[in-house]
Amino acid sequence: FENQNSSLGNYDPATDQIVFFKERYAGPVGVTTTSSGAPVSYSDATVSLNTLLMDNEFLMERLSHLNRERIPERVVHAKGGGAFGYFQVTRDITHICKAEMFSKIGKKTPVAVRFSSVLSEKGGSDLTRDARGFAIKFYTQEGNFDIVGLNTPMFVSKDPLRFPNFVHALKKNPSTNLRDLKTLWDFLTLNPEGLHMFLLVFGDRGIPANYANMPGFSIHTYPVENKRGELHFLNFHIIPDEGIKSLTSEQARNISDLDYHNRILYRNIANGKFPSWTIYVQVLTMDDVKNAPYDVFDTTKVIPLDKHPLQEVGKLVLDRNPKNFFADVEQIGFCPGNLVPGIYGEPTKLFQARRVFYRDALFYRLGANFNKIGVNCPYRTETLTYNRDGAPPAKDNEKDIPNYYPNSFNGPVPYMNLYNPKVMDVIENPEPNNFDQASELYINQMTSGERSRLIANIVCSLKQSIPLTQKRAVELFYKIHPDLSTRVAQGLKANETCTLSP
Ligand code: HEM
Repeated sequence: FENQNSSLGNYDPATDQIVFFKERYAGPVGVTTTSSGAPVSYSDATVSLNTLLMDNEFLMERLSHLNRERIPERVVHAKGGGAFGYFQVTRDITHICKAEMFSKIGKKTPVAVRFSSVLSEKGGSDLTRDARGFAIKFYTQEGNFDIVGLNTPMFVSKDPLRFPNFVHALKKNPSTNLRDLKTLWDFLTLNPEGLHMFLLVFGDRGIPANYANMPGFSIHTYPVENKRGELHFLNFHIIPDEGIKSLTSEQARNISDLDYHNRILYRNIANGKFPSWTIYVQVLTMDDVKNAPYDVFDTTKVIPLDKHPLQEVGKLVLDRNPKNFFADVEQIGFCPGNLVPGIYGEPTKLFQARRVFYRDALFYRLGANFNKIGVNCPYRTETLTYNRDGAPPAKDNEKDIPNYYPNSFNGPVPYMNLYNPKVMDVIENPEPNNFDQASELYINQMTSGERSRLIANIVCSLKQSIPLTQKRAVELFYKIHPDLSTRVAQGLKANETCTLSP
């Protein structure tokens, strides 16, 4: 928005993008063409009875293309926004991880970030009470590395089979097409390991003030390797430099803008107010993993910060808006399986399922060549695959390079890797309903004000459930803390009306 200081100085870049566009050019940007490049001449052929519509290439193409504008929205995280920027290393961790993006203090790696709510449909509100996605694509010189995380440090389950049930229970009721709090509370009370995460969702974390005030967490703990082949484990925390801030349910209800978060993100970046985060890691050794009295890979839990304090690695800055939302944000495809040399996948069933099913989702949503779409291209490295053909864009389709392996004709060869992943012997916690961390969160990490808001939000939502699940919820809350249980039970009995957040 070079014209900020022009006569349009007081306009808002988010609302007036098109006016700014006009200011940049003295006249039309060029002659309209068909998509095959032929110039289009002005003609009233569309209204004249004396001209065959079929002869009007431009009109026929426009109408047919309009019919094909939509692609499937993401099955979850459909509503979101994104921006571009960079990650810059501020602390040396080469003794822990050899990945090229960490190779030197000061090194910058371009990134794309997409923020999203989990349950809203594509046209839904930014302000729903929900967890938020915080997905980062690092375009490293050794390929793309994706952290596909959330704004809560834990997930609802560690069992991949729970995921489709979670999505069905929390998204719209298939009969009424309405959000159904009866199914939400049924799911949550039948899968109590998810209550830890939902204390945050019903607490202040459930409606961020804006994306710049929202933290991100990898949740998964990645095995990483240094140049000597030694393994460590990293859990990523992405903490906003402007602090974590939230909206209360009441504040959110008073905002009518469905695109509130996305508008602020776009406006701030356009005005040069770039959101930034500090990226930290919790570092564990193999001994830490083996000797921990808990399962460090349990995604419904957090790794205690007092045992494994945060260590800074770098800054994340978003300084560029997408030029075209569909091209740059709707088409971006994240996959936890996008890993780079030195960073490996978490050895859990949940991570393995995510590796497979995000790629599957991208094949479905964007087609076989989704990694050749501009925003997904690992453009800082040469890609030499043995894949060929398929739904466009095939780009140069790997030109004339041999298309099978092994071959005797100088086709690409794998590189030698020191890391030899073995199946890890991880002790899984046989007791899934472990409420210790939820209790710790409720008692020690929430202020009394936040506890009161949490209870009010739970009561308001749980009131719309059935007595069976209300009873189950009150009993489970007792295991987290008697105070939580008693106050929720009192709230359910009281005859006060309340309005849910959007
Ligand atoms: C078995 C467990 C899970 C499955 C099968 C699953 C599946 C999916 C699918 C199919 C999508 C849509 C992908 C697309 O169309 O591009 C998605 C999006 C997403 N998921 Fe998951 N998910 C799981 C667990 C998780 C966990 C544990 C996290 C956080 C650590 C997470 C964070 C996200 C985020 C941030 C997005 C949005 C990505 C974007 O902005 O495009 N999911 N998930």
